Amino acid sequence: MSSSPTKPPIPIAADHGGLPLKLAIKAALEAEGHAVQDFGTNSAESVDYPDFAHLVVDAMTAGGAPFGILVCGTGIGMAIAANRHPGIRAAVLHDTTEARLTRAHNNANIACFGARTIGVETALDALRVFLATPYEAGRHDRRLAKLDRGSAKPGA
Ligand SMILES: O=C(CO)[C@H](O)[C@H](O)[C@H](O)COP(=O)(O)O
Repeated sequence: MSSSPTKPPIPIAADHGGLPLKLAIKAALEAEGHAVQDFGTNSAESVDYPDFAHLVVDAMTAGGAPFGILVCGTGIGMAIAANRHPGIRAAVLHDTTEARLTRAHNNANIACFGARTIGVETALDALRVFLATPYEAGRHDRRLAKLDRGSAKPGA
């Protein structure tokens, strides 16, 4: 993994449940040449994951970072919160296959991890694939265009 110094830093955040994995991810990314912008939390004190999901989305919007990273106990709460924002496609990753397919097919732009559900090495492998895999476009464009039609029902 390497990135140009001109690229915007990758915003990352966690709640208290995700803190250990967030610190491991941040250290690995920096060691591999990425700039990382850490939006907390940085203590074991209990906090609320939506606050941190919104910080990362806001940083992506303001700073133009194409990707963000969120970590909580399961990754699920972070993904739910981030996906409330238009244009955000946050995916909980458990392995490299999910990482590759959610980039290629969903053009996912936030990788979410559960510190209580995945090991550090597995998370890092998935993250490397996530950051390196391009979106395939083509037929997937049509499907992504339908994501924000909140009132549409399948078959309607
Ligand atoms: O958002 C979550 C669930 O989808 C995360 O797992 C949180 O980290 C978790 O809910 C925090 O739980 P805690 O008992 O307050 O530590």
